[in-house]
Amino acid sequence: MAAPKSCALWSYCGRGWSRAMRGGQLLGLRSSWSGAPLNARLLSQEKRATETHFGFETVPEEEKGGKVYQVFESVAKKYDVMNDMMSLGIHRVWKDLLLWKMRPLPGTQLLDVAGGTGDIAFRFLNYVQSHHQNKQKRQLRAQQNLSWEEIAKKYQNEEDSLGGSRVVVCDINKEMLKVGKQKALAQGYRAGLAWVLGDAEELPFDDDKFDIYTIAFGIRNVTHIDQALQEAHRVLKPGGRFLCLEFSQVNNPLISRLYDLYSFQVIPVLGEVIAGDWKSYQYLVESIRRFPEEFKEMIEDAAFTSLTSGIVAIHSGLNC
Ligand SMILES: COc1cc(O)cc(C/C=C(\C)CC/C=C(\C)CC/C=C(\C)CC/C=C(\C)CC/C=C(\C)CC/C=C(\C)CC/C=C(\C)CC/C=C(\C)CC/C=C(\C)CCC=C(C)C)c1O
Ligand SMILES: C[S@@+](CC[C@H](N)C(=O)[O-])C[C@H]1O[C@@H](n2cnc3c(N)ncnc32)[C@H](O)[C@@H]1O
Repeated sequence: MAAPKSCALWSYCGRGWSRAMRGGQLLGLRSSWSGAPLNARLLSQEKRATETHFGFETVPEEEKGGKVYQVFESVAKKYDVMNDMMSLGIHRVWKDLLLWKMRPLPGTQLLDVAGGTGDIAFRFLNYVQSHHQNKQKRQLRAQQNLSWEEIAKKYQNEEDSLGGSRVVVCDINKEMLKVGKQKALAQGYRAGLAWVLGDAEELPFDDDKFDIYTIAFGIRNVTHIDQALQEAHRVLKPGGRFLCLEFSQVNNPLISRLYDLYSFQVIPVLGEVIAGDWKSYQYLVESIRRFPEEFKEMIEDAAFTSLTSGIVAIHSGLNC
């Protein structure tokens, strides 16, 4: 894997780039924060350094990936219906907003990591197709002397209908990808779309391949977020963009109470009733609570846009 490229906007990875963050060295320095004897502090920190969280549970780092895999393997078939039920369709608006913020140009090569059942990819294809068609219509109006055959040919070429844009959906979970592919077939998405099984922490792509990297509601589930950010940086072309849609913190105390009530009292019940899976939906709400503070810190140098009263946020960065 290539060494991280240096860039001011990616400097938040100054801590993230360093694998030492998870090892003893850097934590050794941090041990000066507590009053315990140095050796004991180093030992307990070494131990903590190999542990992580899975929702509210503390688990060895090497176990988190497997547990996350089981969650999405279990919910895959009911994933889309659950999202509509739990959010009353609001997740669709959040995903549309990600596309608005992205505003892909003709020919954009998008990598959607943790892309699951394809919601971001399908929105991308709709967006580039409708923009390309509008452009073609304008061109056709300008070249009114084209024959009907020439006009029909322009509309028939499917690859061309995207203006050279392309999206790769990459996800670690076979079952999520399977549901995504079935949806793509049923909804008629074929051209400009590829499905790749892969880990955000070790992407199966060459350096400098993509114009845009997206990750929607995915980063929270990744064990080594710093490693995933490093990989995003590696596969993005210079000048490429990183966009992350994820749950955030709710600061308003009243909304926060309602939010907690809904999250902990309603979501797992919906999970049990609709998907027959209380635990996976308990993990969802717990992982939201465990996530935001750390991530905000990790991307403190990147641009930050908050949406919907802080329930979700779009984090963006530029690769240079
Ligand atoms: C296993 O892992 C996962 C599984 C998945 O299926 C999905 C994900 C990743 C997530 C997504 C792709 C996004 C879609 C999923 C969600 C939004 C679910 C997560 C839910 C929360 C974080 C809770 C808060 C959700 C929202 C604010 C979204 C909007 C939802 C509503 C407005 C529904 C409210 C429902 C009612 C008013 C009717 C029924 C409610 C009751 C009987 C309970 C009592 C009602 C309340 C306590 C009021 C609820 C108030 C709020 C939620 C606060 C709203 C405040 C504002 C909108 C400002 C994955 O990782
Ligand atoms: C909540 S879903 C989000 C799916 C989709 N992006 C959306 O917005 O609906 C989270 C996805 O992250 C995937 N995932 C979890 N860990 C991953 C990893 N290390 N690498 C790639 N994908 C991962 C899961 O398999 C799952 O499909």
